[in-house]
Amino acid sequence: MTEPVLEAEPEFAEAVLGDRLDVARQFTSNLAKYGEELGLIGPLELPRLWTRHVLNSALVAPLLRPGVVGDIGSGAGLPGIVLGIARPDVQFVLIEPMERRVAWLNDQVRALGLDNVSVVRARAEEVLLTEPLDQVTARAVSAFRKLLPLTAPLLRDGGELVLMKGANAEAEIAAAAKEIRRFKVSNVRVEVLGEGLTVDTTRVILGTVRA
Ligand SMILES: C[S@@+](CC[C@H](N)C(=O)[O-])C[C@H]1O[C@@H](n2cnc3c(N)ncnc32)[C@H](O)[C@@H]1O
Repeated sequence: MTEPVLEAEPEFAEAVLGDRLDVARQFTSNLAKYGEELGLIGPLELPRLWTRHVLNSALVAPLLRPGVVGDIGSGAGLPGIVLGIARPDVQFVLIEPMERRVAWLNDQVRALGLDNVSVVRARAEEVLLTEPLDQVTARAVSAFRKLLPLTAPLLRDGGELVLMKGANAEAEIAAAAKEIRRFKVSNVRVEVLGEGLTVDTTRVILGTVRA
């Protein structure tokens, strides 16, 4: 097994994870140990799990507010498990359809003692939640235009999209004009996170959804 580097960007890691840093390192080690065999992560990702995946996911932690946050298509736990670690004051519902990934996520919730995280096996368009979400996150799931019908209906009136994107975020917004109107999303904007860090830069699409 290639050991992940867990020491990069110590100041940012400390600032965003604080006393939860060791839990995040434990999650990264678990992912390095089992992620490839479980088909969660490619072999090339192993050495850069910490910066490219775990700290990259942690970039959005400061954008979350106390309340209920849904993470759509959590896969290996990115960003859902990482955010659950970084923000114990927020409740998280991880929504993932694939059985093997759901089993992994539930194992990690138990192993890391994440009382604030629950996992639901479902496709986002079919999930039944007990309450509407305050915010919704997603990373590497689909283009904004396709992601809107999966995420916006799960939010309460005034709830917020926090969608992690790459360099094409602005173009994805332009391509989603029809869906933005249909789902009554206002104040759509991009926030660039991670500049100046070795953590991959992320563009986050933010927007408020009206019922
Ligand atoms: C490319 S992976 C990304 C996983 C993780 N978010 C990450 O950043 O590594 C996409 C994930 O979205 C899930 N997914 C695909 N369609 C979905 C849907 N309709 N609702 C919820 N999850 C979905 C897949 O099962 C998969 O785990």
